[in-house]
Amino acid sequence: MILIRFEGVNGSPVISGICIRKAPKVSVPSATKEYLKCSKCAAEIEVSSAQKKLMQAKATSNYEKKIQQLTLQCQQKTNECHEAWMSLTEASEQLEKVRMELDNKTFRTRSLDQTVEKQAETLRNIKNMYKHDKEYWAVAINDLQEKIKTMKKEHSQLSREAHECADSVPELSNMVAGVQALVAQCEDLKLKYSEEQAKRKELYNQIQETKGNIRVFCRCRPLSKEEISAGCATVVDFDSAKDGDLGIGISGSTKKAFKFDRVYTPRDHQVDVFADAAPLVISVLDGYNVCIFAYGQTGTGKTFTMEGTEQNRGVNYRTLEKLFEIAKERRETFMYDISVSVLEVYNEQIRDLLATSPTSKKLEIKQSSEGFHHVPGIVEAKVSNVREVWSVLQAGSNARAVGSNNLNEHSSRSHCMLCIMVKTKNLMNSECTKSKLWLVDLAGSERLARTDVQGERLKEAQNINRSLSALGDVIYALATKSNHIPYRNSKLTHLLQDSLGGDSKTLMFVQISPSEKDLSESLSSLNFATRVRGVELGLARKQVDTSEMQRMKTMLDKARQESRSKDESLKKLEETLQNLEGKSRGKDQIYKNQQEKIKELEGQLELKTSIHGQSEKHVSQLSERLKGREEICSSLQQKVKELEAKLRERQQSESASFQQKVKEMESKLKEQVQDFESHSLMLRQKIKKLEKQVQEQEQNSEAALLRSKIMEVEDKLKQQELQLQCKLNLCSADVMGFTPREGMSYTRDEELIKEIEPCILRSSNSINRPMSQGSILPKGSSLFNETRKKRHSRSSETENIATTTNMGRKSDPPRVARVMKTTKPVTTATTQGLLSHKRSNRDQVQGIKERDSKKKIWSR
Ligand SMILES: Nc1ncnc2c1ncn2[C@@H]1O[C@H](COP(=O)(O)OP(=O)(O)OP(=O)(O)O)[C@@H](O)[C@H]1O
Repeated sequence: MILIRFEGVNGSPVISGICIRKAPKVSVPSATKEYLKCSKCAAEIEVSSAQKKLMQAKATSNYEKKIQQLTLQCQQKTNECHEAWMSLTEASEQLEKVRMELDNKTFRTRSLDQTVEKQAETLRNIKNMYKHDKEYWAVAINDLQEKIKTMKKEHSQLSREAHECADSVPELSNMVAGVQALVAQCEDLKLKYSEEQAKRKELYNQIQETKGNIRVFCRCRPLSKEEISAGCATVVDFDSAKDGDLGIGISGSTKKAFKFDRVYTPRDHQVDVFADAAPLVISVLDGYNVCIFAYGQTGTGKTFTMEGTEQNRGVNYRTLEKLFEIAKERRETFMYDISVSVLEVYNEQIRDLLATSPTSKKLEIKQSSEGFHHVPGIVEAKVSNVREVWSVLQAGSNARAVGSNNLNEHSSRSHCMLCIMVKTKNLMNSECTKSKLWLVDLAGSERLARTDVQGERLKEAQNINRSLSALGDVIYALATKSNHIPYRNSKLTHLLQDSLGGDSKTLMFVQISPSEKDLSESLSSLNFATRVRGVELGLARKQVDTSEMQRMKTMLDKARQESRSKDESLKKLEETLQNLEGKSRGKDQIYKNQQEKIKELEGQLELKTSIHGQSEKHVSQLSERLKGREEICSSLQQKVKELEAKLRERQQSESASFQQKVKEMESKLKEQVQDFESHSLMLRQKIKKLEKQVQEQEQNSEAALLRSKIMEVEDKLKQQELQLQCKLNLCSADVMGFTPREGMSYTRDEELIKEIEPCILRSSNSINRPMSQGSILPKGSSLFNETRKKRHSRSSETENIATTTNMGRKSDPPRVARVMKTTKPVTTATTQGLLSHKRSNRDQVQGIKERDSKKKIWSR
């Protein structure tokens, strides 16, 4: 191939034609003598042409040997550089692998970190949810526990109430049944009792009635000491006193007989007197109005009989004592309410002896709506025992004494009236009665006969006479069964209206004196008493308290209503009990359900707790794994750092060693270059000399041959210089950049080619120059032409290889060595050219392999 370059031509040159001519044969000059200058002494030495040729051959061979040595050294250096570069490439590959692994591990670590982070986030969310659920369930469990507690309490309370109700129901029913039976029995007994009582009362009343509702007991006091001392005789005959017969000796042997219900001799005791009066007292407790009064002459013992003394209690005290005694006996069947009032009637005026403070208000007798007569405003002292009775009586007696200096005189001029009000309630049949017992100590009856008194005494006497007359009139009216009973003629009879006559029982003590000087008075009293005794009172009527009856009726109605309401409430209670039992059953069911719910919740809680534990374990495992991964990562990072440090150190060391080697090589090459330069200088000088000789001996063929050889040597030298320069550049480039780069290599190749091409051209020019410019070289020299042809062919081959290399090396790493190998001059022998050609082929194959392998590495 012929490479034609158009340098410095503008536009598009057109090749019109190339003329290639065969060089004319150069005629070999005849052997001539030549002079060589000694290098040491600069002496010119005459040498023959043969010797000179021999010397030139020897020098050429020496140069060739040196060139070969240098070529070998260069090759060795190139190999070393190649090996170093290969080791560097391997290190880079290892580093790349390590980096890749590191990247992979980093990527895995990051992915693991992300996974762990996600799992941790998920676990945190689960943990938060679990916490929230736990708190919610804890609150719910607490609420449920509180509810359960309250429900348990309610349940226990309801159970207790239910049990109580259930227990009480049979007891209550039993009690009700028992009470009903008892009530029936009681009713029966009551009926029987009331019947018996009625019979007893009837019989008692019959007995009383047989005795008379108004009875008169005659009591004669003993002769007083004064009368005994005065020698007064006794006119009273007590022979038949036991039979109620009393004889009064009027004169001589004439006696007037009186008949009374009882006659008491002076020897009879208070007890005996009261024993006969007691049945009437008992009648008060049975609900009858009773009036016991003492009538008689002053000083005959009325007060003694009614009040008595502390040693000999009278009827009043004994009556109350008896009343309390009987009330005590009857307390299981009767309830008594006893109150006492003490009045005094003086001059037709009522005086309250129990009043604590004197009052100017006049006490009047009123009749209530029920028909009872009472004195509004008087003190009704409630007494519950005998001691209180005595104190009350004593208070009355004391109050009575206040109005008079002489007690006896005063007592004889006023009526002392003790009213005992008895309220009775029959506990068996709830029958209530209200009765009164009047115990009256009348004023002295002798005043009736005395009309000679004046003034106050007269008034007293008139009042006493009026009241006693009124009493007689009332009794008379009762005896004659008059339609009108003049009770209101005196305060005495008006007060005694309820207890005197008619429906009441009356007992009259007629007190007489045994003394003959009081005979008339005694007869008067006895006559009065006889008239009283003659009164035939009607049947005594039980004083039933109608208001009490009404009250009892209302109470009965109330009791019935209460009974009905109680029955209703009992039914309601039963219904409530049933409802409570139902509620209790419902609450039991709710309690059971809630217990089941609690169990379920506890199970869920346990499950959640186990899940939480598992999740915590998982979290701990993951955290441990994370820690392990982090440790691995940190260790890997540490390793990476170490590797990087090692790599840096290695790179530094390698770069240092490379730099050192390069420096060494540079220095060696510089030395070699210097040597070469010196040699080349010498050779150039020699060449100049030879050229001179050649010019001188242009006709000499040997000289032409030598000239061609010199040219070849010159080319070799230039090529070697060029190679060395390229090596230096490459080494410096490799040292500067450890990682070969495509563009750089390409640029370097181009630069190399640019550097090589001028050399070639220069060499070719240098060769052609004599031809074109009419060189001094013989035009017909065949050897020179062959050599030039070979050189041209090789240079064009080199150029072609370089072009092909450039064409197919866009992605190849630099192949300086190969380029250098291809640019190696092959000028000497044909064998050498063949060897170099083979080697260049082998290098090409190796370069392709390396290029492929490096391409793989760099692509990866
Ligand atoms: N049965 C009797 N036994 C013993 N002494 C009697 C008896 N009756 C009366 N006496 C005595 O006679 C005296 C007068 O009695 P008493 O004062 O009771 O009479 P009186 O009728 O009440 O008089 P007056 O009308 O003035 O009150 C008293 O000292 C009393 O002790």
